[in-house]
Formats: sequence, structure tokens, C-alpha cells
Amino acid sequence: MNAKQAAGYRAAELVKDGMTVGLGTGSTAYYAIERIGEMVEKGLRIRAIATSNASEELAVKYQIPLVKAAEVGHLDIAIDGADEVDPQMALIKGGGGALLREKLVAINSSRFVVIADSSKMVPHLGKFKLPIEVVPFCYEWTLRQLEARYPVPFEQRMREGGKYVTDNGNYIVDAAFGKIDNPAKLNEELKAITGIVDHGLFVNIASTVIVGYEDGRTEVKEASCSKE
Ligand SMILES: O=C[C@H](O)[C@H](O)[C@H](O)COP(=O)(O)O
Repeated sequence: MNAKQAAGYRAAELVKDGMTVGLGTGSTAYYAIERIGEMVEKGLRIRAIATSNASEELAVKYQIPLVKAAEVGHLDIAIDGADEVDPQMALIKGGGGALLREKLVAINSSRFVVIADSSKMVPHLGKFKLPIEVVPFCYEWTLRQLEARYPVPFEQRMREGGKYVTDNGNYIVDAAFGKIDNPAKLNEELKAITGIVDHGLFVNIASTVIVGYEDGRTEVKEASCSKE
């Protein structure tokens, strides 16, 4: 068992009969979805919402019943990966471009469980480039605003054959902050810029972090403060 699998499987144990569940995105969330799928096959009854088209496809493959937001008022639990986790459980997410749906699902869940291999645990956020989701309309103006405000490199995310487009039809700009001294302040500042839909900083949202290690061990950390 590898570190991501250990964290994913440990998180799946938190899913109980009757729960509504948010399914994250990425290579770590994959293992949680896989294990939840096995549990569903053995009779676990849950309803789930996926945070990306890729995770939705995975849920369908594992026959995990999916529902629309209109059908459920709130989620009991959401399980998702992260690109960086700091000691206060602030996160950078969005390496896979799913940050907007992930944040929506996370903040509408009673418990947001982050699963990460130990390499994701960092003393300060920012070495991983911060993904910022931007509307395509007048995109260049939004980028100009960012560049005027922060003296760090910004790079539009590309994919083979052109610009990267999120499941929501937006672009991603990756910002190389290097070290983010005050994630809460940057969170608010970025949210206030017109043209930015959302960004990958998750501050005061994680309830639990499950760290997976290469030897298969896991460590569970609980947040001391409440969610946003
Ligand atoms: O957009 C993608 C998500 O935020 C992922 O959860 C994050 O990038 C971590 O992915 P992985 O588990 O593949 O490292």
C-alpha cells in the first residue's frame, strides 16, 4: 500500500451508512473513491456529489449513487486531496484544476477531510504554484490586475493543443508566490478581484487531515478551529 492509498482508504472508513458524501479529485482522492466503491458494492448506502467530471466518471464506474445539489441540503462529509497543507491546515488545492467545485463541496460539508501523502505537508504554503480560476472574458485585464498587485510570476495553464479550460469553462492562472506569509489575507484579496472566480487557497475549511506514509501508516489531525 502506498502513502496516497493509505490516506484514501483511512478516510473512506469515516463514511457511514446513510451519509451524503463529497468525492474529491486527483490521484489521492482516487483511492478514497475506489474504497468507497468497494463499500457500496458490499451494501453501504450513500449518496454522493463529485467535484469534477473525472471523479464523476469514477463514481459511475464504481456504481456510487450520484445526486444533484438540489436533491441534498448539505453533505455529511467530503474527502479530497491537496497540493500543500500547512501546520494550521490551510491548503493549496487545484493542481488538477478542480478547485472551484472542490471548494463549493468542502464548504457545504459538515466535515471536510483532506487526504495527503506526507510530501504535501509543508511549513509554509506557496512553493506549489497557486491555481487561480479566471473567467475567459477580458482574461488579459484580470491577469494585468494580478501582475500589477503582486510582483510574482503568473502563468496561464496550458494543455496539449491550447489553453487549459476547467470543467466550469474557465481558465487557470498559476501564481508562483514562493512563500505565502498570510494565507487568510491573500484569500480575501484574491476573492475581491473581479474576473477571478476562485482560487486554490482553502483557509479554515479543513476539519481533518489524514496524512499517509509510504509504510502504510496514517496520521489523523483534527482542526482546532471551526470552518469558514
Ligand atoms: O484540482 C485538483 C485537486 O485540488 C487535487 O485534490 C489536488 O491537486 C491534489 O491532487 P493529488 O492527490 O493528485 O496530488
